[in-house]
Amino acid sequence: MSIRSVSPLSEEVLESVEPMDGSAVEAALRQTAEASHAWAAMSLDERCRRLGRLGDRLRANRDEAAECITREMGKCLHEARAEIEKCAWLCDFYADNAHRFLSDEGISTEARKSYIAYQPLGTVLGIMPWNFPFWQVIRYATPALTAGNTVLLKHAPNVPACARMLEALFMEAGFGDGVFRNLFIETEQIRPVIEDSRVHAVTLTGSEKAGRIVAAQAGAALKKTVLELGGSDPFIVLDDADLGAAVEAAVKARFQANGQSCIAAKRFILQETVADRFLAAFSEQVEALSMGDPMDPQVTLGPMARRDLRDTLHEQVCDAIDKGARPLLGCELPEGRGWFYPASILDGVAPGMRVWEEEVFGPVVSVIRVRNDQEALAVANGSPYGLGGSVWTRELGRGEDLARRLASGGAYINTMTKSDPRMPFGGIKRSGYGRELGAFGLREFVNIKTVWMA
Ligand SMILES: O=CCCC(=O)O
Repeated sequence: MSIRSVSPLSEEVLESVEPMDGSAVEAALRQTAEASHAWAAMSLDERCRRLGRLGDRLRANRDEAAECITREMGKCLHEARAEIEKCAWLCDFYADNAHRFLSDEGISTEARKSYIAYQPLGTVLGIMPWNFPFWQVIRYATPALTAGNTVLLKHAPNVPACARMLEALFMEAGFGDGVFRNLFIETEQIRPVIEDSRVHAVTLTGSEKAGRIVAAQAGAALKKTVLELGGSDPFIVLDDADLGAAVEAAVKARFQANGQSCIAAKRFILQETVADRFLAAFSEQVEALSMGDPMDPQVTLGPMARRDLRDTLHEQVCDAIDKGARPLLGCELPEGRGWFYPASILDGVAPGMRVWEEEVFGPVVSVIRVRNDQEALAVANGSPYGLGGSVWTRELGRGEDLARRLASGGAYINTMTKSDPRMPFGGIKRSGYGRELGAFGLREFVNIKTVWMA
């Protein structure tokens, strides 16, 4: 039984779900395919109205949804509430702007009439992770649905209650049977779904390993994919940075979702002339984080989502210390119940250490000291990942120059890396390809059709 939610706090099984058998999967595929005709034929106005209603339903159910998130994956309740509010914002954004992004676009040619039409592909399968169990789903599903596709969701096995609640909210908002449909299936059941002719495209947010497998399977079936994978985002602090602002953002950028975000700041690249001052102020704030029950409003660091993830994190930390990194804070496995890992800082991180080469998915900061901008850029771009990155400096031209040269899908100056419904989101290199959010996200799963009238 691999579809199981286990409390990261108590380590008790919250729920086990029997995976769907072949005939249940077939019924879901059939229902989604049947629903796609009426859904695609519905006017965009009507689809947008339902999207607006989904935003309202999310707001009305914010606290219940947030508790569901916190219970299943352990992020602090106030962060889970913010996640739901951001989902509602995304619904509003597409409800208000989809017309602009999906209207026919006239192109001037020698034709009597020539234009681009954006039409749905059919059904989009989403394979989604547990770290933002509502946001990641809303982020792929709402643009796909707004464009007239139907959607299947294979959610992470540790968040089944979140998956069920999402499906219920879509139904309440009027999306209708089969328009948004959960598939409670195990990993080995995904391939035939990808290959099924009633599935037209696949989007995955998850690990690099999962991305490679899904991309290969979808590629063999000639299906389009969007992949949003891991990251090892740099957080570059230059010698003229506003250290107060940088420190405050750094704490949130590394420790939100208990350090389990693809766009968390993972490598702190500090210009050596300010490194000690930054670290003194930063360590003080990191030490003040309060670890405990994520439902408790006073708590700012909850447990990690799974034991195996905590084990991997600690192995990465031990490897770094063995190879010469200096533990400034934390770095020790706590005893007792719950998959807690203390807020940790490793100074002197260097090539050859796992924390340098790999994604570090938990509350651990890697510090790398550099002499100048050039060196900062070389270290930042030395990663196999390329999701986001931020640069801190009072000289905006200097910051923008560095930001533009970051090998990443997003670059932020004097603010942390964050996703925003209005701006495209995605990565390059081993962080994946394709974009979510904004106009680009809405047009990922459409047939960009040329219409030419001679
Ligand atoms: O884990 C990925 C990033 C989630 C977000 O969009 O903030």
